[in-house]
Amino acid sequence: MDMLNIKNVQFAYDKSRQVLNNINFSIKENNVAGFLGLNGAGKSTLIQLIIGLLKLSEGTIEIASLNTKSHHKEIKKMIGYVPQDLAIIENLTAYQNVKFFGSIYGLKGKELREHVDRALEFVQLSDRAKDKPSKFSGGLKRRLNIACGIVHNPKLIIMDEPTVGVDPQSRNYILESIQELKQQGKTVIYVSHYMEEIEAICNQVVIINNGEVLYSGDMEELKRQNGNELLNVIFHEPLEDEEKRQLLSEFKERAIFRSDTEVEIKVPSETEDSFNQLISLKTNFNHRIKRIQLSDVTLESAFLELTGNNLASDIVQTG
Ligand SMILES: Nc1ncnc2c1ncn2[C@@H]1O[C@H](COP(=O)(O)OP(=O)(O)OP(=O)(O)O)[C@@H](O)[C@H]1O
Repeated sequence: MDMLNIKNVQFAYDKSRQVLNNINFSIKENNVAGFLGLNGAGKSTLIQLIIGLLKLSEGTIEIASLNTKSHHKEIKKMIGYVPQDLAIIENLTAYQNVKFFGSIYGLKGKELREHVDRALEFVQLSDRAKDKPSKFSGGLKRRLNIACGIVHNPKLIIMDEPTVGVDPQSRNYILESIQELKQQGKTVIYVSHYMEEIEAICNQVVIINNGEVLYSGDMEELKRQNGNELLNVIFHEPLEDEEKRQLLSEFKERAIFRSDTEVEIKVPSETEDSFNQLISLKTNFNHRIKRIQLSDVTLESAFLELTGNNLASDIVQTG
């Protein structure tokens, strides 16, 4: 069953500019789907339409086959949203924070207490239940934020950049908890700028660029269709200019010199054979080569190929 189904969605904040154009894709139940896109691509707008914070004017959004317009109340209980900006109240204890969010979803009495205990246990904060978040590190606050978002045991959980500014231990913990949510049968939408995180935990990817979906589907398929393998060639000594020219004329723009002694060569998957590239290099530069490494196709190279943009530089530019 599709947990999320989006058909012909268009959206504009004002008449001057369309922010989302004809969005169509679906996410199957019990998948972990990564949303990728540069700043301003339209990810947050799409998420706000899914969770009902923005009003949908054109197209349809269905959650577990229920239309978001006609089944607003049922759908609200099905979705857990973990926002990028922390949605916790500093002068309440961790327990009171999670309880507050549980009560918003209509939980009461014993059921509410059980849900709060379970959510705090899930993020491994049971022993800090009585502490106020003002005493917490950035990573612990993020974990509390997750407990608040999942306290009502939703089927679809949307997490917006949950690992920004957290220590490596909490980051690993958050990534592992997403795998655990999958094991519990949940569907997770994970928005992140960190490609390696998406690559590690997601099986589906949705790439949004300038308000359009460039790709939606299986991650491995995306890498097969658009990824590049990389040959990293390290030379004993710096190459002469003539040798560099020879390499560049052979591999054209697919060769990038990382230094005088190192060149990176893109080998498009499926279209060319990396083995032939190796033979050619060995023939022409054999005595000069110290080492050749072949790295796997990465999500990053597939994203770059598809969008022409590097997501890593997007993070640097925006701090
Ligand atoms: N409330 C708003 N009013 C008008 N325009 C907006 C509003 N919110 C976002 N936009 C514009 O809509 C476009 C999409 O923004 P959105 O925040 O959805 O992108 P994003 O992919 O989530 O980016 P980021 O990764 O920076 O969060 C941008 O051009 C942005 O300036």
